[in-house]
Amino acid sequence: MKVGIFSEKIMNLYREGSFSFDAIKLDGVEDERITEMNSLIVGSLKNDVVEKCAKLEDIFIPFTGRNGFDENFINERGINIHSTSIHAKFVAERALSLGLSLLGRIVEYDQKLREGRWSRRNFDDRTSWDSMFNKRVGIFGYGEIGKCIANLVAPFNCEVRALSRSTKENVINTSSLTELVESSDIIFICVPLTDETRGVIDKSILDLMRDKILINIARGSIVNEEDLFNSLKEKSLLGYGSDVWFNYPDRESDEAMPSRFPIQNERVVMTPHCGGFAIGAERMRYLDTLRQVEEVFLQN
Ligand SMILES: O=C(O)C(=O)CO
Repeated sequence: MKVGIFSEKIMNLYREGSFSFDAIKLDGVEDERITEMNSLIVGSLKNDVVEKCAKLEDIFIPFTGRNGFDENFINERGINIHSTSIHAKFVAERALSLGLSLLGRIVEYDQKLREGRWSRRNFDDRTSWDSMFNKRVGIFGYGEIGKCIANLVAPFNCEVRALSRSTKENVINTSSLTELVESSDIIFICVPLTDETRGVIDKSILDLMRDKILINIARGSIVNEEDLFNSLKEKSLLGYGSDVWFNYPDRESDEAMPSRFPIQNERVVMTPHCGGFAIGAERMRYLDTLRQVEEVFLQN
């Protein structure tokens, strides 16, 4: 089995380890040796590249999301896709911290203090913060991350609801997105981005979120950007916490987001898609991916 690795960091971990399979470092998808590979460790691939790789049997993604691939196209060719969720607890922690910071108005208070304004003097119902305790939590997509969020909010005595393809234990199961949203105070988006989920959080759903908080650690495009923009502008949605984006800057640049997303909105708390990058998490993901390659190699 020939394994192609694009990432220098993963290649270094491969060299440091004692794996049974042979791996080579590829210089990008243009590298002609890619056509000889049976396996690739890669985050995304266009169909024309997959087509070139006639010997490809397995793709290993060093994170969870599979939206960098056309899964139908890949499945039709009998190629297996593997991904890792070993970092789910970190992404869940990021989701919770976005929720806590919106409820607790951390960013707003911090900004006011930096402007020299001690706004605690004016505390009233409008300026005081809300607590996570006893909140009704809705988890849209109850995979590894969703489960971790449910565990993290347990000490807050939250009532947890989930919307998932199958019935889940220890949570209240809901049967539609409408039911989940209507019966929750804070909603966590944890579903993968697919044709089915793209834009599913649209005006009709956001309209049900009056005075509720929405957290997205899955993929930006699960939410309709324009509808979100309007919901925040009309102050319908109480807050949006996001680690994931509609557009991303060029890989190499630190430019601001190429998005009309309301960055200057006090009801928004955001981080630059780093949920899976807690200290040590990247190494964990890469090692788990190499372990998965080894497992497939030993099975063959
Ligand atoms: O694992 C993933 O797909 C992530 O986006 C982590 O944040």
